[in-house]
Amino acid sequence: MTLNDLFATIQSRKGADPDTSWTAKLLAKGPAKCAEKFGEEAIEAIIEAARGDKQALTSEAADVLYHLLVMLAASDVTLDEVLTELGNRQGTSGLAEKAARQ
Ligand SMILES: N=c1c2ncn([C@@H]3O[C@H](COP(=O)(O)OP(=O)(O)OP(=O)(O)O)[C@@H](O)[C@H]3O)c2ncn1[C@@H]1O[C@H](COP(=O)(O)O)[C@@H](O)[C@H]1O
Repeated sequence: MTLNDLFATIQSRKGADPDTSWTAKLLAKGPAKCAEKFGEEAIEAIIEAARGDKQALTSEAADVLYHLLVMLAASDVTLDEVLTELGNRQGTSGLAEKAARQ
């Protein structure tokens, strides 16, 4: 399973029957609800990281990635666009980027 495969599945759930798909149900609630859900999952991952529970963090991280992709799909941003943005930063030190923004 790649993130691209998962994103394609999520995109395919747009407009699908909310009674048969959790993703379709979430997408039907709109971008703000998807963002809220992503935030909840991120906080759960933060808690597990802080507790040092690797197994729980692994599970929560999977939830975070899934809900990030749902939030992107709900907001009409593609995974490719995010990967392109990351690619543009390749070879650039985070410190240099921070200095350029100041
Ligand atoms: N990776 C996931 C995935 N991760 C988490 N979830 C769902 O996200 C939900 C979030 O968990 P919560 O405990 O917060 O859910 P909840 O408490 O019931 O929800 P709320 O009452 O808080 O709104 C759960 O119901 C999980 O089943 C996922 N649902 C789907 N996928 C992937 O998406 C694909 C398509 O799924 P469907 O659209 O459901 O067919 C699946 O094959 C999977 O690959």
